[in-house]
Amino acid sequence: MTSENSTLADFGWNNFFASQVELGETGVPVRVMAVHRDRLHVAGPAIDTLIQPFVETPDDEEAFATVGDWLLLDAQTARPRRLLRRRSLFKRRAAGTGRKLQLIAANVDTLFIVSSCNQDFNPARLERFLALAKEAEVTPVVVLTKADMADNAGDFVRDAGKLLPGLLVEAVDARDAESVACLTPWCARGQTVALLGSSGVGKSTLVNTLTGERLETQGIREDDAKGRHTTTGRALHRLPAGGWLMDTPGMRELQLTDVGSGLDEVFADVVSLARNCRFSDCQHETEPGCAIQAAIGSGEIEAARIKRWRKLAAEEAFNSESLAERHARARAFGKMARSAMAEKRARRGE
Ligand SMILES: Nc1nc2c(ncn2[C@@H]2O[C@H](COP(=O)(O)OP(=O)(O)OP(=O)(O)O)[C@@H](O)[C@H]2O)c(=O)[nH]1
Ligand SMILES: [Zn+2]
Repeated sequence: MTSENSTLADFGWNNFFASQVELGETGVPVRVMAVHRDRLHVAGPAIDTLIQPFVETPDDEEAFATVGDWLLLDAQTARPRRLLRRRSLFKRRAAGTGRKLQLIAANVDTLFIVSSCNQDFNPARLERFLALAKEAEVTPVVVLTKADMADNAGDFVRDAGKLLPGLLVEAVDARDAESVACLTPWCARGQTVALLGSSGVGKSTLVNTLTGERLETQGIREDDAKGRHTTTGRALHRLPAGGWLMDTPGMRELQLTDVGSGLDEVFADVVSLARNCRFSDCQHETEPGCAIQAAIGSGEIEAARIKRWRKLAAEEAFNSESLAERHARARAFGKMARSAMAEKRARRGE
């Protein structure tokens, strides 16, 4: 989109970014539309081009420009000068691979967490996605599809709403533009949205209805180092309501890793209860003075919610552990098992 009439605000620019530009600082703000292997696709009101990748400080894993980022370009050379501070960031560490950080998407405003008004609806899964949104500092909105096929869509909306105080929930028929119109406030001018949800819930259907087109056809061609052509799509898609839809493979594959503080936010009620347990290492099972067991007993909190919290917290701890840490733990376990075997043999007089 390089129409002369577009403004920075059309690309998502606002006071948060404007306030980072020093008085008298020259530089052309551009937004990163896509990251290719050795090029960044950037765009702004009067520019739409490929530039060299940008790294501010190579040893800072978060200093690489990613999709959605704002860069200031040198007006003469069009080289990136500075990466502006992000409003939100989705990132992940590929589990067990030396903990290398991958930046997935920056400056997303709203995350549509998609589930359906049917057996796909699963509080534990929604809580997992909510933790991801909180960790990235993005506002979550739960979108429940297939409302047209359920006669109790209201029950699903109510149950989803209970997962987090103030959580916004919308039930839609993802195929119907009129029904999906309730999502327009988050798709308006300057807004950037992303979608997450399990397979078959209607993400593609929703994307097609929101954009009014089929996205697969928007690929662009890029020369790679060997002179061959690879087809790579842009990750930010313009929405008719004026906003942007962030659609990258990385976004679609996001898993629960490094969301420790996000989980604490989603389960703030549980975390604050646990502070009142008598023992700081309370496992909330049979210990005396366990505030969580007391709250379950008094009906203040659902036992099922505690069960989901423990499971997610354990999973997060496992996923966030590096390969080296995992090996160290396995070695320690092996050592313990071997010495136990040796002891056993000694007792038997072998
Ligand atoms: N009746 C009805 N059908 C829907 C709705 N949303 C999606 N569907 C149908 O559900 C099926 C799956 O939808 P998709 O959009 O492919 O789901 P997805 O989440 O993109 O799935 P993956 O590509 O596997 O991640 C399709 O046949 C859709 O037409 C809805 O709100 N109402
Ligand atoms: Zn306890």
